[in-house]
Amino acid sequence: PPPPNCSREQRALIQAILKAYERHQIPHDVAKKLLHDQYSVEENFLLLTEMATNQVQVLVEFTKNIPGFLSLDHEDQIALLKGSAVEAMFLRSAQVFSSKTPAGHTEVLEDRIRKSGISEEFIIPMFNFYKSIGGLHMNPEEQALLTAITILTPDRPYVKDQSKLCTLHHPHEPQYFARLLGRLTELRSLNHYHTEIISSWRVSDHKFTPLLCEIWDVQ
Ligand SMILES: O=C(NC1CCCCC1)[C@H]([C@@H]1CCCCO1)n1c(-c2ccc(Cl)cc2)nc2cc(F)c(Cl)cc21
Repeated sequence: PPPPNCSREQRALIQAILKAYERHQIPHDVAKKLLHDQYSVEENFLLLTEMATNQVQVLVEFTKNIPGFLSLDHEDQIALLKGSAVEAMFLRSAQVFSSKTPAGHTEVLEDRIRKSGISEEFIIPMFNFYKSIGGLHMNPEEQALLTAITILTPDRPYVKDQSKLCTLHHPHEPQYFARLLGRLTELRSLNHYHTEIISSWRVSDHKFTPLLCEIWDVQ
């Protein structure tokens, strides 16, 4: 339930963003696949590019349902999506990683991802981020909100008002919303690594879908 001191339009905004987010969830099958089988680095790279391609399409649908987004200048809409797609992918990966899997599965998942072909130097910052996102124990509204903030410029006035939502779910932590936004700084650093992570993947041939070439600035 949205906090009492939320205005009617803020409540509607939270519900709209949550509904959009839940309608466009990526199925957790990537975690199941990874837990089920040990893949080669080639298969892992293919899995990543397939999942990332799917996620970009899902992200576009989610973004179109964020109230007000479609009334933005079209160039801006593209720029916002292009600028946030990599971060949204890492954020989604962090949320999948920290979603409740049976005990012990997280270790298996972490181990499989560590050996998936990613260069060693990127494993630490990536898992630091995954664990810091997990430590926030975000509920679906907060996950949807953080994804929407990642896509939209975070300093829009109405997004700040949404901090009331976090106050309700984390009453003992007045700084919770600031912590949430702090994760965006960590997310931007992963964005910086992304091109290197992809190009240094231990596969002989890095193949991408046309959509990823567009979004990831590769090939
Ligand atoms: O497919 C992945 N993520 C998708 C992307 C779209 C949204 C849903 C999640 C990747 C692949 C899976 C095969 C092995 C290598 O990691 N992945 C990454 C990751 C993402 C960016 C780069 Cl550049 C490297 C690795 N972190 C993950 C954490 C996880 F818990 C799980 Cl299940 C998968 C994760």
